[in-house]
Amino acid sequence: MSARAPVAAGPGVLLVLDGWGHAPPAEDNALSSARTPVLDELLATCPSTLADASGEAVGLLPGTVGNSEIGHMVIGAGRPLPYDSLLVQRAIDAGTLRTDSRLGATLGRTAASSGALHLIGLCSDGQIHAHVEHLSELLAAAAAHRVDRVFLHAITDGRDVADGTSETYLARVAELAGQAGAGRIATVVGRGYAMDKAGDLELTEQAVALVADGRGTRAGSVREAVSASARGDEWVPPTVLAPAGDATVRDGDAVVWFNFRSDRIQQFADLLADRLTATGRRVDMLSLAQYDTRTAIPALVPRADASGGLADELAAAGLRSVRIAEAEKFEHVTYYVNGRDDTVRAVEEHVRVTGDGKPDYVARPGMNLDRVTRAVTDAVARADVDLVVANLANIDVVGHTGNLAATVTACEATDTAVRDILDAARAAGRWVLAVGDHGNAEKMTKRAPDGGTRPYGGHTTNPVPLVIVPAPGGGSAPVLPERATLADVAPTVLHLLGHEPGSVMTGRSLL
Ligand SMILES: O=C(O)[C@@H](CO)OP(=O)(O)O
Ligand SMILES: [Mn+2]
Ligand SMILES: [Mn+2]
Repeated sequence: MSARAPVAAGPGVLLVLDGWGHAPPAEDNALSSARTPVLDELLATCPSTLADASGEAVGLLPGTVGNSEIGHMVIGAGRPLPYDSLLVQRAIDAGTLRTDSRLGATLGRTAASSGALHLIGLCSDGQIHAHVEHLSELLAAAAAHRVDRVFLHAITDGRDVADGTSETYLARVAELAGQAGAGRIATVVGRGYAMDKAGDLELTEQAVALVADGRGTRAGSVREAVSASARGDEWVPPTVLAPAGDATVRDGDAVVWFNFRSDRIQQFADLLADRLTATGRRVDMLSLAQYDTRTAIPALVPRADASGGLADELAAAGLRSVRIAEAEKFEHVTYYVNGRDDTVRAVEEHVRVTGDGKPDYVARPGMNLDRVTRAVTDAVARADVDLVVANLANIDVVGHTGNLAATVTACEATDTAVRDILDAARAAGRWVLAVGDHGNAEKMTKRAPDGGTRPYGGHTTNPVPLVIVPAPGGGSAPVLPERATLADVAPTVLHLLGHEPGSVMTGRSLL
C-alpha cells in the first residue's frame, strides 16, 4: 500500500472550471488579461500544480486538444481512458475499419439495390467531434463495394478550428473523394444548425430537411455556400450544392455518421431517423463510434469501459454527492464523470441549472453563473452532503465565441463566483479542489491553414491548474507534485474524503 500523507478527512467540493488552461501571460490570453484576484491568490498561496489534460495523458492521440467529455470522464474514472477518436484511429491503423463486416454488409446491400450512401459529419481536423481524414476509410470501403452514388453531407466547423477555414476543409473532402474514386459533396450546413445541443429542434429540423429532402438554399460551389454565412463557418445556412444532383435520402439508401463524439450529433441522428421512418423510408444507419441516441445506431467502433470510477466508489462508501452545472455542462458533471453511465445512484443528486431565454454568450458572458453559484453554496451548506461536484461553464463556453473581451468578462465573473464558493466552503468546514478540464481561454488566437492568425475559440493542449484549498484547521498545507494529470483528481478527492482510490484507478493521490 502506498504511503499516504495524513490529511484531515472530511467533506469537500470538486470544482471544475471549464476551459481553465494555463499559459504564460499574453495579449491573447483571456485569463491573464482578466482581473482575477481570487484565482491569483489561490494559485499564489494554496497547494497547486499543473495537470495534463490533453493527448496521451487522458487517452487521446498525442498532441490532441482536450475536451469536456474526455476531461470529465478521466476526472471521474481516475485513469486515462482510450477515447473514441483514439479507438477509431487504432481501427484505421489496424485496417479493420474499412474491412468492418457490418460496414461491408451495409454497403453490399446498398450497392445491390442501387441505393446511395450518405456520409454525414463535421468536416475539420479539430478532433473534438470528428476528423475529416476518417472519411478516407469510409470512402475506400464504399468504392470497394462499388457503391456508385456516395453523397457527402458536410457540416462546417469554425469552432474547434479557426473560423473562415471551412472552404479549405471542404477542398480536402473533395480531394479525399477524388483519391477514393467515390463521393461528392451534396449539401453543406454549419454546425450551429446540425450540431445544436441546446434542444433547439427548429435548427436541427433544418439540417434534417436539407439531408433527407434536399430542402435548402442552392449554390453552385462550396465557396458560394460558405460565403453566404453572415456569422462564420458555424452558421453556414443549409445549402444544396446543385452540381451534385438529387441527393435526397431514398428507401434502401444507407447513412453513415462520421462524427466520433455523440453529444452534438445525436439530436440530428434521432430527428433524421424519425423523419425517414415517418415517410416510410427504410435506411440502414451506422455511426463511426457509439452514440447516445434514442434509437440505437450500430457503431463501427465500440467505446471503452469507463466504470469503477468516483461515482461507484462514492456509492460503495455511502458518500452523498450533489452534482451541479448549467445546461451546457450538466451531463459532464453527471453522465461523463460517472463513466458514461446515466444511472443516478441512491447517494447522488443532480441539479441542472436553467436560465431564461436563448443564450447569447457575447451579450451575457455571465450566463447563469449566479444561479449555479447559489445552487453550489446551498449544497455546500448541507451537512448531509459529503461532496459537491460543480462545473462553472463560462470560461469555456464564452471562450468558444472567440471574442476576447467577452471571455475576459467571463473569467472575471468566474473569479467572483469562486470567491463566493470558497467563502461558503470555509464556513462549512470543507476543502475545495479546483481544476480545469482542458485549456481554452488562455489562448484566443490560432494560426490558420493559410498561415494567418485568427481569433480562436477552441480548446488547447495546455495543462490546467489544479489547486487544493485545505479545510479550515485541516493541518499544514501539503506540497503537491510538480506535475499531475486529470487521472489524479478522483484518487485525490477520495483521499481528501478519507478513502482509498478505486481498484481500477491508475491515477495517484496528490497528497
Ligand atoms: O462545445 C463543444 O461541443 C466542444 C467544442 O466543440 O466543447 P466541449 O468539449 O467543451 O463541450
Ligand atoms: Mn470543458
Ligand atoms: Mn469547450
